[in-house]
Amino acid sequence: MRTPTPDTRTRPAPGRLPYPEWRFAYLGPEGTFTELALRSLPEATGARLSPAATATEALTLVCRGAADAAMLPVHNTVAGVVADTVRALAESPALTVLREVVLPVEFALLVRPGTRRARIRTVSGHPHAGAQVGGWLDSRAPQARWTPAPSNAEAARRVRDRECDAAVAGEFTAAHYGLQVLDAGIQDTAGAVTRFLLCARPGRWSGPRPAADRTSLVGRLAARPEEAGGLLDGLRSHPFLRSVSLRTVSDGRSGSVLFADCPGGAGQAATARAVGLLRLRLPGLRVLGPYPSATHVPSYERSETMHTETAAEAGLSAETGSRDIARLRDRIDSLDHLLIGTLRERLEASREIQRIRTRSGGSQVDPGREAAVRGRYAEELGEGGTGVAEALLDMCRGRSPR
Ligand SMILES: O=C(O)C(=O)C[C@]1(C(=O)O)C=C[C@@H](O)C=C1
Repeated sequence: MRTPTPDTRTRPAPGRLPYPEWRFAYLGPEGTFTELALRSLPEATGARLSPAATATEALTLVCRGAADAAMLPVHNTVAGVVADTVRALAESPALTVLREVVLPVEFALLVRPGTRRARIRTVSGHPHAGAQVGGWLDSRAPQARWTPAPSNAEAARRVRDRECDAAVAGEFTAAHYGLQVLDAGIQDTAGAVTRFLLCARPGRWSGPRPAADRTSLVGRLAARPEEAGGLLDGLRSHPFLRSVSLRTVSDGRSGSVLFADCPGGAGQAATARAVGLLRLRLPGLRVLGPYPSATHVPSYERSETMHTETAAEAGLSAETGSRDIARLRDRIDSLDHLLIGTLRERLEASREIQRIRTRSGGSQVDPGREAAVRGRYAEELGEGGTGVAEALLDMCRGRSPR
C-alpha cells in the first residue's frame, strides 16, 4: 500500500473550516509522517501548521502558548517507543493528550535525481526508520553508512542540501525536497503502524466530551535503564496493572523514562485503580488524557479562555512553599483515584449480594453483617472509622437503617 501524498495547497470547502485559527506544531520539517498524521485531523484543515525541529521544540511552542497543540510520533509497532517524544513529554510541564492518530508507515530510499545506488556512501533517517529498513540496507546498499537524523524529512533536507547521499523517508517526502524515489517499500517488516499523539496544555479545550477510552502516563524513573526491567516486571505482575502496557526508554543520562498506556478513561474503575497505583508507586508519573484512541474520531471545540493565558503563565509552577502542597496533593489525587476505583468495585459487589438476597425473598439489609463492617472500620481507623463505615453502607445499600 502506498502512503497518500498530502496536498498542502488544497483548501477544503468553507463548511469544513470550523476552527481556522487553530495553531498546530508538529515534528518537522515539512514532509514527515507526523505532518500526515496531523493533516488527517479535521481540525488541522485550514489551521496554521508549524514544523518544529524536535519533539522538545514542538512541546515548548505549546507550553509557551505559541501553538495550541503539537502532534508527535510516540510508538511504532516494529521499532517501539519513540524515545525523543517520550523524553520530551517527561520534561515538559503538565500537558495532556487530546487525540491519537495511527498511520501505516512504509519507507522509500530517496536520492538527488541521477544518484545510483552503488554511489551512496551515507544514508540518513529517523532512528525508527533505520530500525525498520536495516536488513534492506545491509543487503542492497552495504557500503552505505547510517547517520541518524531528528526526522525523516530532515534527512531528506540533508540529501537535497548535499550533506548526505540518501534518505529513508515516506515516498511522499521526495516531492517536498526535489528528490527521486530510488526504491520504494524498503521496510523489512510489512504492516508496521506508527501511533501519534496530539498534545496540548490541559483545560484549553472544551466542547462535547468525546468517548475517551485510553489514558497514558509519562515520567522519569529513579531507576537506571538496567534496573528498570526488574521494576517493570514487578509492576506487570500486579493484578491492577495486567492490561496496562509499560515501556521505558533511557532518559539520555543515567536514568529512565516510563511511558504507560492504560485502557479506559475517566469514570472507569479499573483505569482509576491502575492510574492510582502507578502514581503511588512512581510519584513522578504524570497523567496524559484520558483521550479517545484512534478508533474514535470526535471533534473538539476550543475553549473560550484559550488566548487569555499569557506565555508567562504557561506551565510555570508557583514558588517553593506551594511546591510541597502540590506534591502532597498529587499523592492525595493518586490515593483518591485508588479509593474511588475500589469504592466502585465494593458498590458493585454489595449491590449484587443485595440483589441475590432480595430475589430469593430475603431482606436487603443484613444488620449482623453491617455490625461486623462497622466494627472492622472502627478497629482499623479509630473513631473516624465508624463514620466512614456508615457512609460506605449508606452508599452501598441506600440510606435507610442506622
Ligand atoms: O454483605 C452483605 O450481606 C451485603 O449485603 C453487603 C453490605 C455492605 O455493603 O457491606 C450491604 C448491605 C447489608 O446490610 C450488609 C452489608
